Amino acid sequence: MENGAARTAQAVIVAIDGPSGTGKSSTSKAVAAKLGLSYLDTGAQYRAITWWMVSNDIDITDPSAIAAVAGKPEIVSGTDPAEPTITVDGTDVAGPIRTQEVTSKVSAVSAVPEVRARITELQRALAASAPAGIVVEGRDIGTTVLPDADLKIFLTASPEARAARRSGELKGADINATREALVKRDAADSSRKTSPLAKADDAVEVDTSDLTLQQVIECVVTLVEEKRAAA
Ligand SMILES: Nc1ncnc2c1ncn2[C@@H]1O[C@H](COP(=O)(O)OP(=O)(O)O)[C@@H](O)[C@H]1O
Ligand SMILES: Nc1ccn([C@H]2C[C@H](O)[C@@H](COP(=O)(O)OP(=O)(O)O)O2)c(=O)n1
Repeated sequence: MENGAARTAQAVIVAIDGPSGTGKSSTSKAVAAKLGLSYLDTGAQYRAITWWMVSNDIDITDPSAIAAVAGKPEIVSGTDPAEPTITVDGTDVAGPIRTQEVTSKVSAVSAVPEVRARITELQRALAASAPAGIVVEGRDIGTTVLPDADLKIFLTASPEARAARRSGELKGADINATREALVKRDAADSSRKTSPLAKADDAVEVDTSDLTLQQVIECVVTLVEEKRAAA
């Protein structure tokens, strides 16, 4: 990968992929904060473009309608792990992108190749300009967005563990319904044609089902430090 002018010699690129509820966001944010790296939640970008499509009454069952307007919204991500931000055309959408409506529609919108091309370009630009390096989390970071990342992690966990974590966040949510929705979204994200959710051949797989968040963070920090020491 080409380093941007602002990069230091030790800039490190970490890709963290995996299905929903495996701990990508919590782990990535903590690892980035601990190591002084930038942080990018790529799921938030796909949620943001989905929010814009819904807000503008675009028919999300029609991929050509989505493709026709995919270049319109301006999506800006703030990459400080202590305070990640996301705006669409200058509006803070951190709250609205987490609604059930956006969650249920994001897989359809993010399967459209024109959407992926647009968002991938933003992701690569942010990674290239991060001064000390960046932790980027998503579904296709190690396989497609940053195939030359210094370290690739693929987080997994049982559907039961993931549903329990998610329904803990969504107060009062039924655990079986949460599990079903997760499994359905994973299937859609894994089976789409353009850069599906997948483990890169050279990614380190970490099953987080029986690990605490702290243990996962420590594991990833150690892997980054080992990479840096070997460089
Ligand atoms: N190893 C873990 N053990 C228990 N809870 C966890 C673990 N990792 C993450 N969590 C919790 O699970 C929820 C989902 O984690 P998150 O990082 O948002 O996952 P993802 O980004 O993969 O969807 C959060 O409430 C988080 O605190
Ligand atoms: N690199 C990425 C990241 C997310 N997506 C899509 C597919 C995911 O279901 C949605 C939402 O991702 P997000 O990471 O916010 O999902 P959860 O935190 O797991 O609920 O975005 C993607 O297609 N590619």
